Amino acid sequence: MSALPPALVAAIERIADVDELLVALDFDGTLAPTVDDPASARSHPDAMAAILALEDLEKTRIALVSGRSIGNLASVARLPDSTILVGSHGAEFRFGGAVSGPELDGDERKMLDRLYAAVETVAARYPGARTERKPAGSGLHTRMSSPADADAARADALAAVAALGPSSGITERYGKDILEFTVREADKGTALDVIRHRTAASAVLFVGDDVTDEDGFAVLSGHDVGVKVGPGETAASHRVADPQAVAELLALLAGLRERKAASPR
Ligand SMILES: O=P(O)(O)OC[C@H]1O[C@H](O[C@H]2O[C@H](CO)[C@@H](O)[C@H](O)[C@H]2O)[C@H](O)[C@@H](O)[C@@H]1O
Repeated sequence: MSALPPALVAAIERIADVDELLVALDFDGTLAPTVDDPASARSHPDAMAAILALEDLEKTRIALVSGRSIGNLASVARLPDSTILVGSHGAEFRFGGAVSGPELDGDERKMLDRLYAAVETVAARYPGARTERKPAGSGLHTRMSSPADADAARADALAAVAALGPSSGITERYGKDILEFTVREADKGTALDVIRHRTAASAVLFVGDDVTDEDGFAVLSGHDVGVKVGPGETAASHRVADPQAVAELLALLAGLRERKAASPR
């Protein structure tokens, strides 16, 4: 029996029938179960199989929309060049294998170097804290820190970044056990608009688990379907429990879309 809510199954049946479909998926916590080491995250095998089946279909495009850099995302997601990748929350894109963004100017590059140094200096002070360099920013991971150390590391990092000056242009965003800083602001909502336009999608299915995915849910409308993974407030119309349920949802969609391709009206 399906673990998917009946209203979601009905929404998937409807969206499977649109002409040009864009399936936009967050990676960590959505396709890939959360793990302590970001480099070892992998898509649920059933989700991977469904994505590859969808990739084979005409009028169906798959996009991963992630906070990871494109290079990092490509190495963990291991999908074909035909898969659209959005990295750094929308500061980078990969279409047809060609990567664009973030194309920083000289001042931004200098500030990025200062940002890397500031966040890495802070991380070195706290057990379990680690950093992730991105093309336009730096992430402070605290999953492996005690709650007290995580709180202190975040406060310390916010102060260190504030000390880079009010005109640094740096903004921050929170995710699951990560505080990120960037010299080039981007968000998944703007990114979804870009790929919707680029693929001439009739409708978008967007699935995500984190607060950063709410920007994506906020731009959905019309025949689009938004699915939140796990607990927490959301603007999405549907919810599933975990990446296992996401895999089931994608398998359902792939089967319906294959049937539509085999017997077009
Ligand atoms: O937008 P996403 O694809 O969900 O990326 C968000 C962040 O994901 C990664 O960190 C998160 O997942 C790790 C692996 O499960 C976990 O260890 C970490 O605690 C999470 O924050 C990635 O490393 C970040 O760069 C992304 O921004």
